[in-house]
Amino acid sequence: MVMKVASPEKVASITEKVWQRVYGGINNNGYYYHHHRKHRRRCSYESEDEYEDEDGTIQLMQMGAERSKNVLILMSDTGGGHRASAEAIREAFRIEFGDEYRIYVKDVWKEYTGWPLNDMERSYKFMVKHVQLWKVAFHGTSPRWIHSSYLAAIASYYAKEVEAGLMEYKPDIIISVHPLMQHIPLSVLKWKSLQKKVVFVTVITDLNTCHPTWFHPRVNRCYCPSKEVAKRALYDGLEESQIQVFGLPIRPSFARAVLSKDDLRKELELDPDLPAVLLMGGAEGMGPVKKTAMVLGESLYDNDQGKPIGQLIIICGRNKALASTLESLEWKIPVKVRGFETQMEKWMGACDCIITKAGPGTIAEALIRGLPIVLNDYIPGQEKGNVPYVVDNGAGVFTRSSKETARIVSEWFSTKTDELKRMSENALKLAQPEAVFDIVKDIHELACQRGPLANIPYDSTSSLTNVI
Ligand SMILES: CCCCCCCC/C=C\CCCCCCCC(=O)OC[C@H](CO)OC(=O)CCCCCCCCCCCCCCC
Ligand SMILES: O=c1ccn([C@@H]2O[C@H](COP(=O)(O)OP(=O)(O)O[C@H]3O[C@H](CO)[C@H](O)[C@H](O)[C@H]3O)[C@@H](O)[C@H]2O)c(=O)[nH]1
Repeated sequence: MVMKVASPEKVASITEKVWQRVYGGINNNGYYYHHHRKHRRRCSYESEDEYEDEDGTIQLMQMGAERSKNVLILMSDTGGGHRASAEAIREAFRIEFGDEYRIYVKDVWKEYTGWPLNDMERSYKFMVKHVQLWKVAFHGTSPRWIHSSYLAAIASYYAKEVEAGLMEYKPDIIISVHPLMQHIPLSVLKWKSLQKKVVFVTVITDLNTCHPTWFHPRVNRCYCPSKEVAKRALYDGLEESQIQVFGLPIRPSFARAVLSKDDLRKELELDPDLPAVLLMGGAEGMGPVKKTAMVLGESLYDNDQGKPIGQLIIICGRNKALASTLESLEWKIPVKVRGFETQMEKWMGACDCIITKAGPGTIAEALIRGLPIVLNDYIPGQEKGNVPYVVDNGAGVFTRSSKETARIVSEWFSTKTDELKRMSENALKLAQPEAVFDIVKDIHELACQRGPLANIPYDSTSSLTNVI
């Protein structure tokens, strides 16, 4: 589409009018662009919305209809899984729809509100370190009347702050990838009479035993990563029409990775021939990583032959203390200790199996790479159900014993290579690399159904305090 060039004065006034139409006269970003259509999935309504003016009618209409839609993804760094899924969705939108959508990944609680919402990362870290405390908090807050009333109270206390946080991004679509980010934003949208205009969807990032706060009856869509989660959603009162099961959204680089294991090993400076095991504990490097590494360091060394039978890669995530402790140790086998890695698909692609706590993101990524999994820990509550998900589907085993873990991996690398291969095949059968694309395409459909330019009244004068 080529736009006719008018005189600068004319362009300014035209732009102003379009923005007036879209956003009640406010162009926050001074956004005005010349769109080159590379991605062909724009909503079919775009040529139906005519804007009359004495000159350049068609040009105006196209410019208005093709303005980027704003997508606000709500997440929190309570663990790494929510951010990883948010980034995956952002990337899939970019690949599928180019600049049709502008994506903001935000922790609105942290940026705009106060305690306890702005401190969830620290609270979560503290609670999962003291697992009994997390167990009580998780199960104690499961009944709907408990979490709903508490979240409703927080919603009214922080109404203005949340409103400001949401409205800053003028969202056409809000995507929550966090269990505690349904109730408060949906209350704010209701108070602002925006519920029919803004598409609100939840993308659940737990594979099985997720917390009921994920399920809110007023969402337009609830994307469940598995049938088990969909069943819970139905049980908790969502309609079938609200539920879609595509899988857990994983960064597109996992689905699209093309490098061979040999090339990856070269690039990552690993031994080209020795079987490799990846050891990790989520983005925070949680679980029995150090103990397991030390036992593996012994068991992957063949004392009779005086040589290693495998190599070990340890990804410590943000746990710097763990990384420096492991780096200071002496090893009999080739060991690579890494901190937070941004290209997990490469490390997984270079290995033959993985040892990890039962984090859903790590599990889903390992399945895509066909890595048999040793689960060596899980967080009570949301991660408990991930164990049967992996084990019952024949994609891995569960043991909390570091000795047992080391024995299993040593056997996989020596006498039980057939078992390793079978589990790898089962892992690939469970993998859902396309889930993230299915999710963004479905959200796009929902947005299209809302019709052309929702005319969302994001004006600076209306305020929640006038509405409540
Ligand atoms: C007193 C009843 C409170 C129930 C209200 C629940 C909503 C709480 C909202 C804000 C509290 C902030 C606390 C931060 C926890 C961060 C949790 C998180 O993000 O986890 C992510 C994880 C996943 O990554 O969240 C979940 O899987 C489910 C979230 C469960 C919510 C637990 C809330 C704990 C509240 C502690 C109060 C103690 C209650 C004692 C029992 C009667
Ligand atoms: O160096 C690293 C280490 C980890 N990761 C990534 O971080 C994510 C970790 O996510 P997990 O879901 O495996 O585990 P977390 O503990 O970090 O995730 C938290 O969020 C999850 C929601 O998705 C679950 O609720 C989980 O229980 C909770 O602890 C994965 O994508 C992993 O590839 C990196 O990118 N680089």
